[in-house]
Amino acid sequence: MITLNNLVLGYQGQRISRPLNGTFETGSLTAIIGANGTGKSTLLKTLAGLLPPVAGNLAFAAARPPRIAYLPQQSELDRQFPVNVFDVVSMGCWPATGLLRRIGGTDKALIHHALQRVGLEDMPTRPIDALSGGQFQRMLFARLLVQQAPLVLLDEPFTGIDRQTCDLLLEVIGQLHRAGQTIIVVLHDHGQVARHFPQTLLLTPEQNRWGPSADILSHRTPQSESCFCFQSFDRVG
Ligand SMILES: Nc1ncnc2c1ncn2[C@@H]1O[C@H](COP(=O)(O)OP(=O)(O)OP(=O)(O)O)[C@@H](O)[C@H]1O
Repeated sequence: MITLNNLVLGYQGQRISRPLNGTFETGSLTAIIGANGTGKSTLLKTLAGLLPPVAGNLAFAAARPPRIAYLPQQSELDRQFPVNVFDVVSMGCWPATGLLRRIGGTDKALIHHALQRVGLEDMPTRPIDALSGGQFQRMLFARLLVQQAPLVLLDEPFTGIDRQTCDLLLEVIGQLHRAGQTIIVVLHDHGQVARHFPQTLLLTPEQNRWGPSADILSHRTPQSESCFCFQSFDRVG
């Protein structure tokens, strides 16, 4: 789906990472882990096309970049916007319907099904500033279900979320994965990564490691670079 070619992350030309090389395969489910400040969110923003690379490039398997669903960290989302749950979830239809087109019956059924899937079927008209943190995140996941984007990027989606909601949203991620979507998630909980994410990319100031989660989490060296899409890196600068 996406290949990173000596991709260096940063802001205004200032590097914050070592060069990254490797491939997120189509249909893969990858966790990005690493200590605070190692560039996990910056990588996601770069993959989403919100930040240009400082050096190197991203190459997409298709001629054009795929439709992308990007969920930033909760703190970056504006909860004061005067819309309700249905409005937000229906935004997931925009790529298909266009911004100014009416939502049709099929779309309404899709939205209703997504709300049911995340347990919000009783509150489509609730204003978003009246949602708890967990309900807000469920709503955003309902929008992901409606959106059906081939590439899904989630930045710490479970921070501050209760266990029950977290388990439900992990199931939704599994559902998106089984539907063939490529999913990349920034996480801090290594137990969650081990249980639910087949692939892991670990960012550290010294080394980037990429491969099956069991190997990366146990600090074993991948035995074959080609099957893990992993390469070693030289220090920048
Ligand atoms: N807008 C910005 N301008 C300049 N530097 C930034 C900006 N945003 C982040 N940085 C810096 O880039 C580096 C990586 O930040 P990033 O948010 O990607 O880290 P992270 O791994 O996601 O951290 P955390 O786990 O704390 O969320 C940090 O040193 C940070 O201070």
